[in-house]
Amino acid sequence: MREFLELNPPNKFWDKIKEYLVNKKLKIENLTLDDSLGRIAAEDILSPADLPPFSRSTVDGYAVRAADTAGASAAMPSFLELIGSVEMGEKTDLELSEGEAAAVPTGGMLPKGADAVLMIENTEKIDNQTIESSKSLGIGENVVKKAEDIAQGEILFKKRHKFMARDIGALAGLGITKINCFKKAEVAVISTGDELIPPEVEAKAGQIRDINTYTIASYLQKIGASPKKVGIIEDKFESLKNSVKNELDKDLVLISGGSSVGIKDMTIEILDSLGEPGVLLHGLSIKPGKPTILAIIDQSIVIGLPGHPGSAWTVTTTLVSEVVKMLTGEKEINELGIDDEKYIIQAKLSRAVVSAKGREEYIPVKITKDKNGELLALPQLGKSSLITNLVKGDAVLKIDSYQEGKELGEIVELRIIEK
Ligand SMILES: Nc1nc2c(c(=O)[nH]1)N[C@H]1C(S)=C(S)[C@@H](COP(=O)(O)OP(=O)(O)OC[C@H]3O[C@@H](n4cnc5c(N)ncnc54)[C@H](O)[C@@H]3O)O[C@H]1N2
Ligand code: MOO
Repeated sequence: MREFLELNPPNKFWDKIKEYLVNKKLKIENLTLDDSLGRIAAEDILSPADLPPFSRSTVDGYAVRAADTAGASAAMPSFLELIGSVEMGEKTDLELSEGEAAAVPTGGMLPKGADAVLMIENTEKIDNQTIESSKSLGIGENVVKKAEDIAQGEILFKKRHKFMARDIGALAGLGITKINCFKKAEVAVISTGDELIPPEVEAKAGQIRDINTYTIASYLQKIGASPKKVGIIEDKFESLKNSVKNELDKDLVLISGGSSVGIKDMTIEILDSLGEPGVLLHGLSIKPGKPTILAIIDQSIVIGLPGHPGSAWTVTTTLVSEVVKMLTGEKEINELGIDDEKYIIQAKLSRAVVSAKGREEYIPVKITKDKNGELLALPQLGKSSLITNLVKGDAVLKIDSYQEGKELGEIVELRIIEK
């Protein structure tokens, strides 16, 4: 009988995969604004212009020289001479001298000499040439200065930035309509197991519908990869071997199931038979996710995920996600395996949790509020074969391998399950 798998610390996984990823060249494509949401900048993006390109009013009112309103109040207003109006969307040639004002709409260009804008509510129009101000303004009040948003040549986005909805607006505002982004990583998802059937098929006794293809491919899509659902491959050496071989042109191949030590678990043999160096690691000290496999076949990465849906999910969201982020350009190689999660929630544990020392454990938790409005974390304890534990969870509690658990009422740090 083959020896039972080793429990390697996740660092070993990172050390092994980095050796290969160091030579990986990422492809770049030029995208339109409409296609850039969620994509990763392949270079620094500098502002091609000043934004705004001219100083503008942020209110409807009168452009003034702040000094001319000094000391003004409702009881002691200051008088200003109206010399004209600024038209929206047009250049103004007006120029203010001491004691002068010009009507300006919200967003209108400030005339030369003006350094503040009086809101219409703080003024009284005496006649067509005169207004009074009941407010004393500071320099810059109600004004957005030329280049205050961003100046020409300043870095707007750094290489590896992931474009959010607000970023697309910033690009549009600067007239940047084509962007060099990294190509999406192509990832093949293979499910193995003779018990598996596609979701649309009526299950006979002993059969189970394929969950992992769907959770994994959907998650990959969410984190910016381009997944290919290969489907269910029968537990036969040649079938599985051919399926993996067909996908070796992808950046990454994921195989769910067949990673443990059962009689049919021949994934290891298949991966070793496909090319060099073959399997680099089998077994990780994480829970769930123990029987994970890492293989490199010529230039391709293959990761074998444990079949239990909770286990496949945990390995996908903790390790595979990082590899995908590297292949999609979001992360640099030296950032792999380093915990840099920014969005951490703190909540009080609703019950004690016991964890085996020596294995890093990931537990889904539901987040609610207690009667005082404080966040409460309800661990969804149970077997990694249950998909609804994940469905009920909002976040994940990670228990480090040196810890034996967490106490009831302890304030714990949680990561959002899906962002
Ligand atoms: N003697 C031992 N048995 C097992 C061990 C062990 O250490 N010694 N480890 C257990 C752990 S932990 C895990 S995790 C599983 C991993 O097994 P495999 O990766 O070989 O996966 P399978 O045996 O193919 O499947 C396990 C389980 O998951 C179901 N499954 C598989 N694929 C899917 C899918 N796409 N959708 C839904 N469900 C799926 C499958 O029906 C099995 O029930 O091994 C333990 N055994
Ligand atoms: O490691 Mo298994 O992946 O505990 O369920």
